[in-house]
Amino acid sequence: MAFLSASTKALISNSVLFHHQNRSFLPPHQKPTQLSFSSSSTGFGTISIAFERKGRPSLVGTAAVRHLEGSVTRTEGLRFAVVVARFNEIITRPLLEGAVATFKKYSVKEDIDVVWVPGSFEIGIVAERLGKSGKYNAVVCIGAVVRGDTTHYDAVANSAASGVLSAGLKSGVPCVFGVLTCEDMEQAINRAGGKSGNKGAEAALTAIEMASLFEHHLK
Ligand SMILES: Nc1c(NC[C@H](O)[C@H](O)[C@H](O)CO)[nH]c(=O)[nH]c1=O
Ligand SMILES: CC(=O)[C@@H](O)COP(=O)(O)O
Repeated sequence: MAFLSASTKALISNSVLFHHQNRSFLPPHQKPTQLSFSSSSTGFGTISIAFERKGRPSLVGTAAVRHLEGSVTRTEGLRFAVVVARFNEIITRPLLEGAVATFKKYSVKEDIDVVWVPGSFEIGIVAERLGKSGKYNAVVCIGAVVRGDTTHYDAVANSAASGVLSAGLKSGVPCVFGVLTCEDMEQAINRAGGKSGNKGAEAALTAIEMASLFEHHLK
């Protein structure tokens, strides 16, 4: 089906030229030089108006918009690693279990490598090494930083976050931040399978989506 009839196209062309001559909706310094009409099999289409701007032709019109996003249902062949801190293992182990359960729930078939480090401060450098290995589509980083009596909490929490961010940027592989930073142990317990969910499971789902986005759309 034709997007527009010949008479309608003529009407639009005359209208655009009329408005330009009367300085209405077209800026004075832009002279429309060409109208083009395109249509798709579904009957939709676009009207594009080419302007002459200071002697340089420019095409202004309706541009298509393409949305890209990863899919959590396209996990075939995707490979994941998990870096987990041993510090506060009473929290990090259920976080890890939540992540692994999520990978299985979403049909990740490839073996998952779990790398243990002493504390959250050590996560970043290991995540970067795993990312640069070329073996994984995404790396999940799991830790639990719980405030104590000193300002050490701030140093560890900030270092963990910047370390994971840096690992992703330097390796080009998505490194997902699954490190709890909590004021007290109750907050941590609630986020490791308690009433606030399991942040390890959430991190794994983020890793699946990011791995799919990179693998299926950004190569
Ligand atoms: N207090 C916590 C730590 N501290 C240890 C550091 O992460 C690091 O291992 C040490 O400073 C040696 O470099 N780690 C956590 O993961 N959580 C904490 O609450
Ligand atoms: C996050 C920490 O490093 C913290 O658990 C250490 O406790 P403290 O500040 O009492 O030494």
